[in-house]
Amino acid sequence: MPAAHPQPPDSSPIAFIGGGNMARSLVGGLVAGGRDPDTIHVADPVASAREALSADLGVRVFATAAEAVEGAGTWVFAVKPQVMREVCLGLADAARTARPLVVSIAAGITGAQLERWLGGETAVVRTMPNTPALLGAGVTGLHANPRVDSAGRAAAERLLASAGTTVWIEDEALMDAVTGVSGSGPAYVFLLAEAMEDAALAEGLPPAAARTLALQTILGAARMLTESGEAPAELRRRVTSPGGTTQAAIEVLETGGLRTLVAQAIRAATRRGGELSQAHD
Ligand SMILES: NC(=O)C1=CN([C@@H]2O[C@H](COP(=O)(O)OP(=O)(O)OC[C@H]3O[C@@H](n4cnc5c(N)ncnc54)[C@H](O)[C@@H]3O)[C@@H](O)[C@H]2O)C=CC1
Ligand SMILES: O=C(O)[C@@H]1CCC=N1
Repeated sequence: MPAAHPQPPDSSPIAFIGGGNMARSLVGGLVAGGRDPDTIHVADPVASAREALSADLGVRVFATAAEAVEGAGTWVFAVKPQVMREVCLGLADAARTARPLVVSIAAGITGAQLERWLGGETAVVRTMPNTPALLGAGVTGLHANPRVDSAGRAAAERLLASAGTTVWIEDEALMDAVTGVSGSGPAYVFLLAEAMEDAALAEGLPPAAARTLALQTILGAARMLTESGEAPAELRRRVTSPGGTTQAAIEVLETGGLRTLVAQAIRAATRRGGELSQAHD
């Protein structure tokens, strides 16, 4: 069993490597939660991204990752899987000296890959957040490698909790499935919204009404799912009067194979996670 590294105190700066969409959501959550923006460093090579982060959130921005990680005890890797290897290799010397807590949000990339690229013996928490993090309504799966001590797990959990709910996943092999369910999941709901709106238009509803009816239905149903304490199947049963309109619709969805299609979609996303890991090793 590898030795756990003592993890940095919470007051130590956090460095984000990559200042794109997801990093902005996480940084926004930290600042909204009261973290001093001066203790948040963000590296991004794109000047406009740096300017927006600095102007909107007041964090310290840097053109290079090497500058951003200086003095930071937690390094959050928020770049695309395609560039992760190169970015990590560039920070390996600094990582060997600083022994940071590494948090990754990249799809597919494994803890072992990150540890190897960063020079070995690295405490890594691999996570998978999702875009509702922007509203503090996200959900994140987290997996810690054995080098992460309890303080490191707590620090990673606090970091992601600012974006919403957190769920620890003990078997890293399941992190690609987390990606398939919740990482990519918001897009499935957005597609459902598009389809419902299109169908409403096809039935002759005016555009503004079609959008409001589709979107507020999804919002109301999501609130019932999360606030009622009832199982999804029970909530569905209560809408479905025998021989009524809902039954007619559900029969079409079931006969058309909606459940199989959703399972196949999540399987495809899960498989793609593994492919990303292999393609960018
Ligand atoms: N978009 C999503 O719904 C989710 C994305 N993710 C993961 O988050 C990661 C980032 O995704 P997004 O924020 O959507 O992408 P994005 O493209 O918005 O952000 C990536 C940022 O990294 C910057 N970057 C590129 N090379 C860099 C370097 N050498 N050093 C520092 N920064 C560099 C880019 O300029 C860009 O601003 C990906 O690995 C993705 O798998 C995870 C969960 C959900
Ligand atoms: O599509 C992707 O690869 C990323 C990871 C999860 C959501 N977006």
